[in-house]
Amino acid sequence: MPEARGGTKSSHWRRCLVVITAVLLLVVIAVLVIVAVRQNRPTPPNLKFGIVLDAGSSHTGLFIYQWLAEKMNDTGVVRQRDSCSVKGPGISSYWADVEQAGLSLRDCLNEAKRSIPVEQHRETPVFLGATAGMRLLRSQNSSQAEKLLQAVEAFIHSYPFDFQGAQIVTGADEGAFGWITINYLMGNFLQDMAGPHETVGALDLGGASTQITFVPDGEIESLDNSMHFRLYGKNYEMYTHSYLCYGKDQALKMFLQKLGVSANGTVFNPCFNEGYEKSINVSNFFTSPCTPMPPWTTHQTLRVIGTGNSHQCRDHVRQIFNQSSCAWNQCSFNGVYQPHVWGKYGAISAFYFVMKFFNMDKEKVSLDEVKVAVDKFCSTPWDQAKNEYKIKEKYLSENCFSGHYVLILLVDGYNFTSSTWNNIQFMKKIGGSDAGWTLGYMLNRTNMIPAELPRPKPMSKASYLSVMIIFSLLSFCWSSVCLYSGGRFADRDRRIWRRDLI
Ligand SMILES: O=c1[nH]cnc2c1ncn2[C@@H]1O[C@H](COP(=O)(O)OP(=O)(O)O)[C@@H](O)[C@H]1O
Ligand SMILES: [Ca+2]
Repeated sequence: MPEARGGTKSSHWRRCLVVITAVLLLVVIAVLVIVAVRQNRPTPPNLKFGIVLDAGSSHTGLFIYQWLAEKMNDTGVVRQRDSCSVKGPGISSYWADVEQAGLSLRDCLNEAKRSIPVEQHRETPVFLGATAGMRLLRSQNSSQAEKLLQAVEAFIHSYPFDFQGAQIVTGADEGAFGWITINYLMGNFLQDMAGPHETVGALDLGGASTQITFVPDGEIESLDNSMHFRLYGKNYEMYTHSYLCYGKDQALKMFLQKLGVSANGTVFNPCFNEGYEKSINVSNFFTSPCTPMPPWTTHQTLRVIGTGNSHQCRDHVRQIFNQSSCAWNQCSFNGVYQPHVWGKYGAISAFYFVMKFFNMDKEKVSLDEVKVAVDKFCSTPWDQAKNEYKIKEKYLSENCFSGHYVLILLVDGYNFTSSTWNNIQFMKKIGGSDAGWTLGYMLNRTNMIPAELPRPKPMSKASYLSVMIIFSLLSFCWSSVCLYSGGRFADRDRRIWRRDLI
């Protein structure tokens, strides 16, 4: 009988132990859940901002970027927060009245002030990069270009931001930073990608220059066209070239210059729709170094009349590309070295605008389909085209030329073919951020792309604590189970031993 009482007592205590352990377990789990919820409560993010002004030849755009301070060196964390299109022409057009160049930026800078929290203004870097319009102005009149940049700088300095100065970006940098932007936004620098060949090339068509940048599949023969980058622990040998004067606005002028003019000052233009007419003032029109005054300037005003003939248009556009000599193994045009194009490409800026107009910016559209669409538009009478498309008259009137120009530049110039055409993706944005050189430029100026992969961060305090508690808890449970089963075995053994004794 006493033994039976002892057995009841010990099983009672065992039950008590199990209940206490269960309660303790519940309490610890509840504490853990509370800690986890508190730790993960959204705290105000430590957002940083940066502004880049893209002072292009035709217009200026302002881009605001944002990122989390603690993640600044990680891949793919900088995103576009906002953008603003400056009213009026590009800053180089204000060469005769430089103060106006700065003032033209006022509305967009004010918008940037509203978009970024006031307490962040002082530490927000602002960069202004000017491209081909300013390169051309500098080549014509360097002191005027300098004055213009100084006036723009003085104006931006009146804002509460951390202004880093206005610079004329080189053609090579414009190409390289466009390439960095596209690959950064596409996440191509991530470590798990197969290798440097997984990057996409960048094709940028501006108003005054155009850039081609890619990682070729062999050696780069010309040092002038080669750029080396080490990004996130990988080396990239890039080919890049910027063709000054081959942006679509300057190319149109070079093309017009090559057309013949009749005795009464009429120019028949096969790249304008039939029925379209416009007058041009010769001394205002042929002002850039790309188009020195043509020999037939006995006329002050020219009457340009569209004839909408694709065949003739193509022939004339081809004349601005010199294919006659190449001192390298392979060239694009004008004797410029270019390795053969391969892999995928992102075509941005005016490449996109032009293809979008023809509705040819979709994937899997063939080169022939694009040619058909361009020809069809060119043969549309001007009045009909105006009724059909409600876009800016300047763009509409130039689109027959622009369509042919894009085709000839990519096919005859860069040597894309029917089979490589589909490797080009015409794009404006990647995941909400504009695809242009500005983001790559800011990442570079703020050292936000490290040469080596950032080392994995140590565990946060909260995670460390949670892991410690979970492991202690598991050990505790494990030992309890062991003790409990140990006790049961010992009881059983004692019972067997006693029975044996009896
Ligand atoms: O909506 C559009 N439709 C067609 N072309 C456009 C549109 N917006 C901008 N563009 C063209 O894109 C080009 C942009 O060139 P940008 O001003 O960047 O010159 P840059 O890069 O040579 O300095 C210009 O030729 C401009 O006319
Ligand atoms: Ca541009």
